[in-house]
Amino acid sequence: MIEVKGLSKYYKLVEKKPGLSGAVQGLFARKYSIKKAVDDISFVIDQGEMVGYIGANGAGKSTTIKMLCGILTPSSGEITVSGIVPYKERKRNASNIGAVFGQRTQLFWDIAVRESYDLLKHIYEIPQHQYEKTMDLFTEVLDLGPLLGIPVRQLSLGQKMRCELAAAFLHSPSIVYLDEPTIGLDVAVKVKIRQFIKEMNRSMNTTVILTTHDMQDIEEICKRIIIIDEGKILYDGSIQSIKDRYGHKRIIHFEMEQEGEFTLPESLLGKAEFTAHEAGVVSLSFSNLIITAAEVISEMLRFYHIRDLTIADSRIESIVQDIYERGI
Ligand SMILES: Nc1ncnc2c1ncn2[C@@H]1O[C@H](COP(=O)(O)OP(=O)(O)OP(=O)(O)O)[C@@H](O)[C@H]1O
Repeated sequence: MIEVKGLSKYYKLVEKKPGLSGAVQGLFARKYSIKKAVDDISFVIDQGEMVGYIGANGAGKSTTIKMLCGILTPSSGEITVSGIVPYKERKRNASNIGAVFGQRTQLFWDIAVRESYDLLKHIYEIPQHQYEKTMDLFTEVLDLGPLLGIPVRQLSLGQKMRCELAAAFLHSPSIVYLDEPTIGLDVAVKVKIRQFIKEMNRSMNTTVILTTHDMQDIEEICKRIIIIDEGKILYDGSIQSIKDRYGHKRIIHFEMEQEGEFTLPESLLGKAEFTAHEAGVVSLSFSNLIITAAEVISEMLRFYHIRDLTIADSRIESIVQDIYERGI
């Protein structure tokens, strides 16, 4: 179980003035500003839950995960992971957790994958019979057989990520942190990786915390999401209830024949909202409980020349995008 209470992490930043005189001045009178990367957050995650921890770039996701792993010490607040305070007992915490951090590798670059796993077996003191059983399972589910004799540096991105995942789960940790585990991968590998994560959760009751910008990963793996924005929690609850709450929202992107200033047709005032205007594309959002997509389109066609349009549906992707942009 993970318990986080009133957790904050502030970074102290040195303010640099431009130019040489600014640099010299900075040597004598340093000015600091405080960045609240994580700002008073609280949540509890039970054993076996699979939670999507999501937010726009710079929202504070990695900072939270680093505190959960014990890499960073909080500025204030409390964390316990399986009863351990991570930053106080980093080593004991590490034996309980597994992690995949995007592009970074925990495998040894120049030696064959199998040998990396052997080393991890010794580091985590995994009993031989358990190691063999786990390796058999992983080799089958992640199709690792052809990769085991190859050094990591010779693997493609998708092959490397499959090997990384196996390494993260190898010592049967009770919690696994996954940061962008499917970034840049083709659909077939993504499917394999999602299946593997679900299988590990089902068979070992592993808690999974997933940070990703890929909403399909979230939809397929997690039942619960925590949305963080500027260090604060915007939403913590089930994906289904956020869909029920916001599922009636629609966004239509209109590609305008002519670029230029846009004013919302009077007939749409109070029914649709003008949310974005970029490079000749106007985006309107509305609730289909108030007005239908057909009515919005026909009103727009009365006043503007439209070249093309796309309707974003109410999948979690567009709901979350809307929440990132406009809050909850
Ligand atoms: N070591 C650091 N020193 C100063 N500021 C930092 C440091 N690490 C992160 N920050 C700042 O803290 C904020 C949160 O960063 P964090 O890396 O946690 O965001 P994130 O949600 O993981 O973003 P992304 O999706 O881009 O990975 C950002 O504004 C970032 O610039």
